[in-house]
Amino acid sequence: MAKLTGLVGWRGMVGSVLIDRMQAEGDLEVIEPVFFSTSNAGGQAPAQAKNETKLQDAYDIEALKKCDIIVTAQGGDYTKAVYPKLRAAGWTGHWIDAASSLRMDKDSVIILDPVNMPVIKNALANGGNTWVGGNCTVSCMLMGVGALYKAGLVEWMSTQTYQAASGGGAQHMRELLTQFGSLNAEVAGLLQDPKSAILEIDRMIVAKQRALSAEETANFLVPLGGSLIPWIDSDLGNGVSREEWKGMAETNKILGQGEGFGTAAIPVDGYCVRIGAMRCHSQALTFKLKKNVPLDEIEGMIAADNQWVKVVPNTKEATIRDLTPVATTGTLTIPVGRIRKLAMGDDYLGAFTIGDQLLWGAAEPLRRMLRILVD
Ligand SMILES: NC(=O)C1=CN([C@@H]2O[C@H](COP(=O)(O)OP(=O)(O)OC[C@H]3O[C@@H](n4cnc5c(N)ncnc54)[C@H](OP(=O)(O)O)[C@@H]3O)[C@@H](O)[C@H]2O)C=CC1
Ligand SMILES: N[C@@H](CC(=O)OP(=O)(O)O)C(=O)O
Repeated sequence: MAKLTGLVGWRGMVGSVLIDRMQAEGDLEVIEPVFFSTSNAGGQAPAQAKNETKLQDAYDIEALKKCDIIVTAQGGDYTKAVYPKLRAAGWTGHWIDAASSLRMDKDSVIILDPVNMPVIKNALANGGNTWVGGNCTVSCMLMGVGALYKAGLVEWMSTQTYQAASGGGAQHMRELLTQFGSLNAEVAGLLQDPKSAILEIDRMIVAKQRALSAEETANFLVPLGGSLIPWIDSDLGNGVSREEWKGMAETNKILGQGEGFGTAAIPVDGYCVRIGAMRCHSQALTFKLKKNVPLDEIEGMIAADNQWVKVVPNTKEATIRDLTPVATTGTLTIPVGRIRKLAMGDDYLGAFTIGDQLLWGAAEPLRRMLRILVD
């Protein structure tokens, strides 16, 4: 019998991408979906609903308890409010979650099956039932260069990220575009005149950026259009942002190593930076390899790792065509390019990778975990 699967957060940005992917892959055909809402219980369920035509209350523990599986992209506050109550009420079903709140719990597994299927299978065999999608930057990075970790080649890795507005949520994307619009409007007349002075345009732009209203910077707190913000997520108080901390903590947990696994963690560190892209996170990676491996072997390993990774030749033409957020958005392709040995030595490797943070970074690992459970 098809598993009764509760869907929470399906109308949000991540949830909408998730439902689109589930439809595209026929996932809704192999489950019995029940749609929940935190704000509109009793309202009309979406067209994808089968037998249930009304939305269920996402805070109703009894209703949730009936589900074999719950998939949530509702957010961390919802998880914190509901998950403990549901488990305390004796529910032993499978909880699949996009939010970060449960990620580092000892009983949860960070799911990214093309990278860590053995970890998932091992947890399943041991009764695991809490499955959490990884941080978008970490998931996209491992989809691209997981091969190097699987081969045990990485001594350490440093990341410099270029993260899209969508990581903050839908309002952040709107705010970025509003800022771009305000900036363009400020100098539209001068832009139309090819003889206008660029330094005058530049002066007017920076004056406008500094004068953006509180409304126009309500989400990012400062201008992002035409600028960048080298801090993402909260301040851990030790000079590290929470987004940067996730890099090492989650990479190791996904791979089933480090704290909790009785093995040494691989050091991963760097800077996470918000830039004015829409929904693709990019990152420049520096690896210290454990040994000198020829570049063609490295490229071959990366290319062979999974069906979504695509090695982009390290030429200007291929890079500017295929290794950009614009080229990658809306696809499951994870381009990895700029692969080269660095000046520091033969065992220092550089690479640049990009991923759609709403697909591999959020929705896709969730629906794939659902299929692992129901197929
Ligand atoms: N954004 C991202 O990049 C990532 C987000 N995540 C996780 O996913 C969670 C959800 O993120 P995201 O999808 O961006 O959040 P959204 O704000 O888009 O959606 C969250 C919920 O808000 C409610 N909502 C209220 N007003 C609206 C509206 N106008 N349109 C749509 N939904 C509305 C919906 O709940 P209801 O239908 O019950 O009212 C919806 O499920 C995050 O909190 C995070 O934990 C994980 C990885 C990446
Ligand atoms: N923090 C990420 C998005 C996100 O939701 O991450 P996490 O799932 O780790 O909270 C970003 O802002 O780009």
